[in-house]
Amino acid sequence: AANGSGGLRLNYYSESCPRAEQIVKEQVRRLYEEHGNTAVSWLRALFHDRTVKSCDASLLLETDAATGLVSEQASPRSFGMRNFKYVGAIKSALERECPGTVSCADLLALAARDGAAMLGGPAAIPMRTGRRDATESQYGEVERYIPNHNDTVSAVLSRFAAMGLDAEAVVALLGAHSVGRVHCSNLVARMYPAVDGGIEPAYGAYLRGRCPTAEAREDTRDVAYARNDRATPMVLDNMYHKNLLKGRGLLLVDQRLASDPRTAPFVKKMAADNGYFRETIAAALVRMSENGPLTGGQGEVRRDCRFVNAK
Ligand code: HEM
Ligand SMILES: [Ca+2]
Ligand SMILES: [Ca+2]
Repeated sequence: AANGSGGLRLNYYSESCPRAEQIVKEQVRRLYEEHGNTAVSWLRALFHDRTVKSCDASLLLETDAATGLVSEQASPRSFGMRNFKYVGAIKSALERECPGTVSCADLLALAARDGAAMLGGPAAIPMRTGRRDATESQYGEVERYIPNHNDTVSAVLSRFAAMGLDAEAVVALLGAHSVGRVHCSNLVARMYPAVDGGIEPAYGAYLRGRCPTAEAREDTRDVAYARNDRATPMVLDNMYHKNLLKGRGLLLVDQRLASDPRTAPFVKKMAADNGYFRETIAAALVRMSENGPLTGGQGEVRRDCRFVNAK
């Protein structure tokens, strides 16, 4: 594989922690029942961790004045990310069963898999495990790795190509925008002074209702946001692709997928066939989740996903 997933395998913990995958699933389900959007967060967190250099849980490290580490969560690209505080609940359950055994990087892969299933997306995605955790943050590199919401399709495709993901996979993965929300600060440029001509007029009116002023603070305490998908906001389905065909793409990058000749055929095909969308996103999530893993003696298994282990 272009992204060298050597060292990962199915059920890596079958002997060292046989209940590991079951424990993650139980916790993801429990959290989903308490706060449905935790499942949404695991999907976005998977993207933001895996894309930034390696599938190594670098994203989960918190800023630490003692070591000078600055968290990737502090990057402008992480704007709007939420529910990190619940990672600890999953990790604690794993630590109680098998201390120091299951990496935070695998926790995130499994949580995203189970989150997708909770949201009615593909079920039982075969996630390989055996990743190790980073001991460094890539804070300074996040903007180089994660595309911006108004990037060109070319820029986006080349970012994903670096992980071995082609145009078809990208159109499937952005289908994750079939759940969750976008804050007005990422939208107002498409609505003011005039609504972008690519937006369906009725949808433009809805968006202006959600974001009534041209000014939107880049602050998540700013409660103004729009749902990615008004029809099935908590279901990971092909409504995203159907919406794109109707001019209801939320981010500029979303809408561009529907008109670029490299991506448009896949948008149409996924809009018409939810089964095809599910198969394609399942395979793409596996591939994305295996980007440049640390294995064997590399990195460590963090005991607390927020901090590098004490020496
Ligand atoms: C070109 C690539 C991408 C860009 C530019 C992008 C950008 C964004 C932006 C700007 C937001 C809204 C943040 C906010 O205002 O709160 C968002 C939300 C989200 N993104 Fe992406 N994204 C991309 C790809 C992906 C991928 C590959 C996934 C997962 C497979 C993903 C999953 C999500 C999810 C689930 C949300 C909703 C989060 C929530 O409601 O808490 N995105 N994305
Ligand atoms: Ca990473
Ligand atoms: Ca949906």
